[in-house]
Amino acid sequence: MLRVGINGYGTIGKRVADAVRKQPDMEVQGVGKRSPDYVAVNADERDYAVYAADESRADGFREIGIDLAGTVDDLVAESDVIVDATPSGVGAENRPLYERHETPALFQGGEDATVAEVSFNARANYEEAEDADYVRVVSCNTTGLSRFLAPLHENYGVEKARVTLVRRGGDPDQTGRGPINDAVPDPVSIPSHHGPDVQTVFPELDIDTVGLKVPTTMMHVHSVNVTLEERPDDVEDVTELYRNEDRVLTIPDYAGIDGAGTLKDLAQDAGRPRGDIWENCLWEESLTLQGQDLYCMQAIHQEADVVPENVDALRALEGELSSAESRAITNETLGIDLTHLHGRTDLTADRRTPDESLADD
Ligand SMILES: NC(=O)C1=CN([C@@H]2O[C@H](COP(=O)(O)OP(=O)(O)OC[C@H]3O[C@@H](n4cnc5c(N)ncnc54)[C@H](O)[C@@H]3O)[C@@H](O)[C@H]2O)C=CC1
Ligand SMILES: O=C(OP(=O)(O)O)[C@H](O)COP(=O)(O)O
Repeated sequence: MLRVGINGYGTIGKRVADAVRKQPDMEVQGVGKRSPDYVAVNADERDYAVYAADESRADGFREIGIDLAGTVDDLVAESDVIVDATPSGVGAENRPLYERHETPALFQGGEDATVAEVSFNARANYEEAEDADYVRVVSCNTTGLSRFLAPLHENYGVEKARVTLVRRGGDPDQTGRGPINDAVPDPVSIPSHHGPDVQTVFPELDIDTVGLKVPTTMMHVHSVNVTLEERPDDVEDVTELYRNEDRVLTIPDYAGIDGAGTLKDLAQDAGRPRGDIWENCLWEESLTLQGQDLYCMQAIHQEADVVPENVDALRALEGELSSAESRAITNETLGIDLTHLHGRTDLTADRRTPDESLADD
């Protein structure tokens, strides 16, 4: 059993802890927590061993009845590998601690790429992490773009990708973030950091990205335009390509899923923990071919999509299973399978024009 320590038990860390706990080949050694707050109580209630960020904070945990397992220093010493899910920039500060204990570590996408030897996406470059000690799981948007671009790149070649990212203002627990009544260029500079970040996974890929922030906490939405090197025969071929991707939920036209709200409702109805959507959500109706150009829209649940990627990155570091093997285990244990949406209809019927349907009747 791989003993996994999770340092930083916030939006990403708590989800990664729950996902690791579901794996047959891993266990959670414990979670590193800085503040003795409701999230710490939640970790304790879930029977995770809690380690305080440092000794000076220990009394605060004891005062709320949390029997600490030690400090983060102890957690790093007692774990085979650390998932660092601390806020952006703190991971880089923590790296010397992991090095001191010779404990390999995963970092998150808020860190600069230089924090690790490899920037990781399970679908695109799993094998590159096999000889690494330090791996960065790329950010939610970069994960979503990597999953989207990998099959296109392999099947048709990507001449140029252009993406507008409509970014959620903050996560649901980030009460102080906005905007609350605005649409804000974010970042103001063009290209946004996402394009260069995608290139840490696909070094040769030509991609430009721009971002703006809007008042929602639910999901990011990408408006994508890709100029392909080779034109697909039909847009149906592209739709089929994505229907066969394990972490892309293609949304059939009949389903009435018209935005992030209905996607969240779908996830909650499916009994997903915290209403999490681990897949890219790609609207089939938006897939459009014009000459060599493919257009589409996809939604990315920022709190969730990197979670299975962290699990796979842990296995990639171990170097014992292939990407396909690891993803299959992760998908099954987490329940990444909303394909029932497609079992309900003749998929080809979806895309017929009303005239064609009438002719059949
Ligand atoms: N929230 C999101 O939408 C996504 C975040 N990420 C990345 O994941 C990383 C973590 O982000 P979140 O989970 O959103 O942050 P968060 O703020 O929700 O959680 C961070 C946790 O680390 C703890 N912490 C703060 N300082 C610490 C320190 N010095 N030592 C140990 N723990 C400390 C905080 O108390 C909190 O529990 C960042 O790199 C972020 O860019 C990646 C994908 C999506
Ligand atoms: O990884 C994320 O976004 P990103 O892909 O835009 O960097 C997360 O949604 C965190 O975004 P934030 O930096 O606005 O908190």
